[in-house]
Amino acid sequence: MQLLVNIDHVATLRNARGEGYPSPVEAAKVCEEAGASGIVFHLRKDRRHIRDEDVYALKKAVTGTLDFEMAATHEMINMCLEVKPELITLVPESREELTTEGGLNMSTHFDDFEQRVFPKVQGSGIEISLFLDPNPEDIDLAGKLGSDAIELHTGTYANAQTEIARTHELERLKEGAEQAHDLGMKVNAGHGLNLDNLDEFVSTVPHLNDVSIGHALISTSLFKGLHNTVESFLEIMNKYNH
Ligand SMILES: CC(=O)[C@@H](O)[C@H](O)COP(=O)(O)O
Ligand SMILES: NCC(=O)COP(=O)(O)O
Repeated sequence: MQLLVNIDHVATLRNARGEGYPSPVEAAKVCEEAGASGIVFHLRKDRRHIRDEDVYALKKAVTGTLDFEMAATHEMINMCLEVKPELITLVPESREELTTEGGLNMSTHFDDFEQRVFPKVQGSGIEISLFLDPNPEDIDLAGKLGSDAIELHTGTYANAQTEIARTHELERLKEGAEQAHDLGMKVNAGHGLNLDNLDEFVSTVPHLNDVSIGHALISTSLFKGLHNTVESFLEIMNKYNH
């Protein structure tokens, strides 16, 4: 299990004043120095945080896994083929949302992914992951497409307001991880994970590969420093890395 740090919100802070700081690339370097196995960014259609120039700079600077989160538009697919990150994660995206609100509905996307997206990306050396809720039907369709990985959406777990709801969602995530693993896909996970909910998640859900954490990690780093914060998240994850 590895930690990938999402640095979108370093760019959010930079863009708030239009100055050149803080730099997402500098943040990425600190995260990797502190032990993160790679970096995630989401290049949104509206470029609200990460911008095209960040993508090229991150590709040069990041030494571990670079995970390019994107909507599966023609523009993004062409850009990933040019940049060649290790991994792309396809996510649903709407302009109105504050953040990603759920996983892909695979019955809606299956034909387009099978006919347009996968043939373009497979064979390019880039792994494909699909951001999914732990729904058996969606995971099954990801397996049928031959996806390298899925990323389990942990936001419903992270936002659960009652213990019953949280336990229920953890059980679904656990079953989703088993199903994806049995279908031969890697199991990534992320969204809304923080220092309070990470331990329960990683100790319960099996087969975890990349765990991506952004908003809470960057927020915590305002108080603890980025290097120390990455170490705090890794301390939890490494208890379960044998
Ligand atoms: C896919 C996911 O859960 C998040 O990484 C999200 O896509 C990040 O985007 P924002 O940083 O804009 O919230
Ligand atoms: N893929 C999830 C991610 O990159 C980070 O999500 P969050 O921690 O910012 O919610």
